[in-house]
Amino acid sequence: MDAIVKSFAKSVMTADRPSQAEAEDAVRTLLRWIGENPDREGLLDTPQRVAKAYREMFSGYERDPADELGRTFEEVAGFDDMVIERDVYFHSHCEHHMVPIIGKAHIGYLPDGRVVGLSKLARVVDIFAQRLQTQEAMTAQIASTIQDILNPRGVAVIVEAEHMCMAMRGIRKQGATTLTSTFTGIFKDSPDEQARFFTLLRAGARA
Ligand SMILES: Nc1nc2c(ncn2[C@@H]2O[C@H](COP(=O)(O)OP(=O)(O)OP(=O)(O)O)[C@@H](O)[C@H]2O)c(=O)[nH]1
Ligand SMILES: [Zn+2]
Repeated sequence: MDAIVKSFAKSVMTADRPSQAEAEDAVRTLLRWIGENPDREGLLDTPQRVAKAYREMFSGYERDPADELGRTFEEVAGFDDMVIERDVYFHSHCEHHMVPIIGKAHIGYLPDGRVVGLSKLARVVDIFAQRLQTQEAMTAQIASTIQDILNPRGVAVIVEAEHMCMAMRGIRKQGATTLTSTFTGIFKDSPDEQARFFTLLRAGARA
């Protein structure tokens, strides 16, 4: 595993991580700051719920994507062609505003002697999605993790997402989607393989 992947691995939960009580206090502060009364009945349990929701939505910091790709299978029945996992839906949060990014990833790889359980590719997407992200970084992290851990002949990742920070606030453009792509190995070097990836993606596309 090279340095770039190590830096994406399980992030360090240091001893100075705030306690849940401190996190709940911070939520109370935000409630007061937006003009709410955190002591009114409907909001009494909200700080605790928000802390719990954050723990779940940002659980990607506590998980190492390398663990998910550790278990591989020898090629099945001589299959060594392209594998594509399409429409892997995810929810993430942008690192600029901490509001949702909603989208889907398409992942392709060309095995080199080993294949990975299909669910593991989706797990890698989720681990990175459950951190604060930019779409570009997330796309690159998914591709380089699969490339470095599984060591296939190449990886292709396309991410298509809507950023709520562009829809709910600011420029307020509903429905604008952002597309990002990254290619490694043979997908980067061979326009034919890259084209075949796009053709297969389209061929399987649902109406
Ligand atoms: N490149 C990139 N930009 C993003 C992503 N998510 C959000 N942004 C953008 O990050 C930028 C932050 O710009 P700033 O000017 O610092 O913040 P802001 O005043 O809130 O910007 P506005 O959204 O334009 O109101 C905005 O243009 C967002 O659209 C992402 O995944 N990738
Ligand atoms: Zn944003």
